[in-house]
Amino acid sequence: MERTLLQWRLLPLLALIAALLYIFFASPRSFQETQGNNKKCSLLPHDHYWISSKRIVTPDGVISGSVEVDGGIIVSLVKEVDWHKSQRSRVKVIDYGEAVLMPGLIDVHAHLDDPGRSEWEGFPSGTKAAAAGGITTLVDMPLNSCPSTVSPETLKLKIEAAKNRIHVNVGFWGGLVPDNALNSSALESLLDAGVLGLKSFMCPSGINDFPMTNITHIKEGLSVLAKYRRPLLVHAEIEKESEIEDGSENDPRSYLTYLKTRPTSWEEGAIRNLLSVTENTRIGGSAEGAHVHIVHLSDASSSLDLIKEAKGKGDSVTVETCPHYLAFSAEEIPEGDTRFKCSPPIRDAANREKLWEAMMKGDIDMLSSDHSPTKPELKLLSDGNFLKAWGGISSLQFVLPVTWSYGKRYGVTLEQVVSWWSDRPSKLAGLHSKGAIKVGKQADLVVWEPEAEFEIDEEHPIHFKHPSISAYLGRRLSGKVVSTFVRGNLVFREGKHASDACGSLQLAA
Ligand SMILES: NC(=O)NC(NC(N)=O)C(=O)[O-]
Ligand SMILES: [Zn+2]
Ligand SMILES: [Zn+2]
Repeated sequence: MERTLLQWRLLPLLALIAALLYIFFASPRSFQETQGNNKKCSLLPHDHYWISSKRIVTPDGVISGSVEVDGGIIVSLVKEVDWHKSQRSRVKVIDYGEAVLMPGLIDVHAHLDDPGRSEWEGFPSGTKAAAAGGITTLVDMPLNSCPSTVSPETLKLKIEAAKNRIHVNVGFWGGLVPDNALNSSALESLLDAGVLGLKSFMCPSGINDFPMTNITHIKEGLSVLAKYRRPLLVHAEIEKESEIEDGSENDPRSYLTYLKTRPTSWEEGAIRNLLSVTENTRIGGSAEGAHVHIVHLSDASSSLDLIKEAKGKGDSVTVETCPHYLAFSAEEIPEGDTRFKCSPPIRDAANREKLWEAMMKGDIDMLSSDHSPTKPELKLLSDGNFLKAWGGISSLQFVLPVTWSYGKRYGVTLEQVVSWWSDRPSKLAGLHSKGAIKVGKQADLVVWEPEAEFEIDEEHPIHFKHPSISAYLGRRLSGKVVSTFVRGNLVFREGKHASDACGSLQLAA
């Protein structure tokens, strides 16, 4: 009798436990279902939560506090002093302690080579590497995929290839090539299809269906871009006489031989030529609204002086450099080590110093990876012939720790890292809902430990397709990415990716 009474009394308690268990285990599934077809987009079971950190990098400085994320959006930001105990107990909190919370990186210059050359990289491996490196948005270059992205039809192929295969957000640059440059309706249809801007080369690109443009093409392109208020990105090198004819008299395994084939005068000449048309981008000019962005600057001398002068006159011009120009110098590149070949080339240590100076002064606006991989055979690693090997550095996963590790001795701050990698790139690409930890922005975030050191050795998991061609192998870096959030989805945590690829396409409206 006693026993049955006890059983009856326990029944409501058991029901309550069952209900709690149901809520705990069933709600994650229903959340994932709202993401479409039972997808596992996030390593978190909920889409409304708080992230706490002692070092949150906001536009108003570094604060200790919490960021509230709901439905992929930052909905509130609370300083630790205003964060009440009662709140803390009611909500789901991920507390990262001393680790830094900042906006995810936006890489405006990456070659993902998909479709058509996915044996070089591809959307899945490239965007997994990005997620592991704290990059939440990539803007894919229009060349090295096959075909190049130069028309609405070829953009459509990109969009198809990216569907359900991207782990971070991906946007696209379109190509400005001789075929479309003088045809405004062709350019308009490419821009209408959603490319975030255009890209052109002032020297041969190495890709047959991506020929170089001359200054008339560029001028015409800018007048169309003005209407759309989108940028033109330019690979600014122009073929001039080299210090040596073709290097054939010199040792092709020596990096200095390669360096001499692409002297600073190539960059300077292209930039001088390019800046002869950028006055049109000034307020009141015929191409007001258009913008010129010089990609991967290597020469920190005359080329940079010209850019500074143009900015001073009011031309709408910005410039990026890449971590490899800030980390390496020509003197230290080993004989035959073609992993370091890129164009423009990595120059001497004195130039690297000047690049850092320009970064710290703000004369260089931002950074990008220029991750430009290929299949290992084309790097000719056993030959070591710098003149014949494919040019391009593989770096995607490591740009944040590289920036931090090599920048430390110059006193780089967390705010500068955000400016170079998130704020400025978001503005260049017109991604105005990204690039800052601010109420209303998308929850594209990275959590990382600047002080944690690691070595890129055989054990280190590298997610881009061909780790063996990365120039960073063997380096010891500081700055370990802990977690990456893309639109509120925890896509990467402690070496593990969410199983489904739920990044979204960033098409210009
Ligand atoms: N076809 C390329 O990918 N070229 C790239 N190659 C480099 N940077 O060496 C580039 O961005 O110019
Ligand atoms: Zn380039
Ligand atoms: Zn590139």
